[in-house]
Amino acid sequence: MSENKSHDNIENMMNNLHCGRNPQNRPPPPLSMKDFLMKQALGKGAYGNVYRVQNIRDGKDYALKQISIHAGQNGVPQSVLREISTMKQLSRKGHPNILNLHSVFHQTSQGILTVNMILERCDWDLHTFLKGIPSGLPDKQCRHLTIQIVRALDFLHSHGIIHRDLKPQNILVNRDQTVKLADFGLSKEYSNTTAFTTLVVTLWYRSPEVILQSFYNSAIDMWALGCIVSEIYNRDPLFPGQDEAQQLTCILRKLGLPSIKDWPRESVIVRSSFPEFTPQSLQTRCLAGDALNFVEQCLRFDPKRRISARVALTHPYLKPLGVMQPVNG
Ligand SMILES: Nc1ncnc2c1ncn2[C@@H]1O[C@H](COP(=O)(O)OP(=O)(O)OP(=O)(O)O)[C@@H](O)[C@H]1O
Ligand SMILES: [Mg+2]
Repeated sequence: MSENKSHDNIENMMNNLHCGRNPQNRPPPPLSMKDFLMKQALGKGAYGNVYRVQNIRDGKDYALKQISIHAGQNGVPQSVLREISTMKQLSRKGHPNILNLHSVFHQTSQGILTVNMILERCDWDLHTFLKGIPSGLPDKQCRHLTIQIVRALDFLHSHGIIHRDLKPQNILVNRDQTVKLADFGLSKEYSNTTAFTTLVVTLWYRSPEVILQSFYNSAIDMWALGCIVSEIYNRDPLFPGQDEAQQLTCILRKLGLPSIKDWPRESVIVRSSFPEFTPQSLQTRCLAGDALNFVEQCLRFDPKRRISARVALTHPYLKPLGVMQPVNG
């Protein structure tokens, strides 16, 4: 499939998509930037600038993700099309832990096509949230964050979607402690037998099978989850590699060199190029007990032996919690 589509195609696909239900059963008038008051910037990513906006029609706050595509780029990047179509699909089904896309519209000016995604607004991303708290989070709160991420992943995986870019910056958190999974720019539909070899997932959260360019499936999101849960407890990234080669060494130094049978057969790097690293315990002052066991099950080198989101929901670490108090900030 070609990596880009023409501006004309994308115009048909997304212009004034309304994902929410319309009570009168007739389409609301088209939205444009005139309907929004721009407030402060919320974040910046590889593709999009995200702003807090107020919709003049309903008076409510939203997040606006703006993606600008220059005429010279020869069409709309695949990641943008993917993000819109995945979010459209997910918003129709609706899940409490997946960011809702309210509408999409675009404008063209001086050869630049700007795609505007109107999203549910959240208070922080997990990276900013963790940086902003003075000391470690209580175990109950860590579990409450984790269970919501797992529910979102289970929902995605059961609909045949892999997120592929799970990282703290793409997990949004609200004051009432609800979690919303965001940024579906790299998400991809899959069938169990499909193999993808493109490089995906931000380096620190990238699974060994992706680094080794082997076949991969939804288990790559569970690897990223293991790294993230460890980071929630320790407030430091678990595998902070500087480049791809170092990333794998960083993983092997901590987890040890896996057995021959766990090393992917299709790997571009042979197992014998690494020394016999001895595994180190992942236990720390903050990460122990059920939480440690949970992280270990997410970080199994062989994706077939890694815990799935469905099974993770039954792990003792994620047994239901009582009512949570809102966080200050
Ligand atoms: N709905 C939202 N509410 C609050 N903040 C948000 C929202 N959406 C995004 N952000 C902030 O903006 C940042 C960038 O958003 P997003 O990840 O969607 O952009 P991106 O360009 O796809 O990023 P990436 O660099 O991961 O590809 C997020 O990390 C977060 O801090
Ligand atoms: Mg992002």
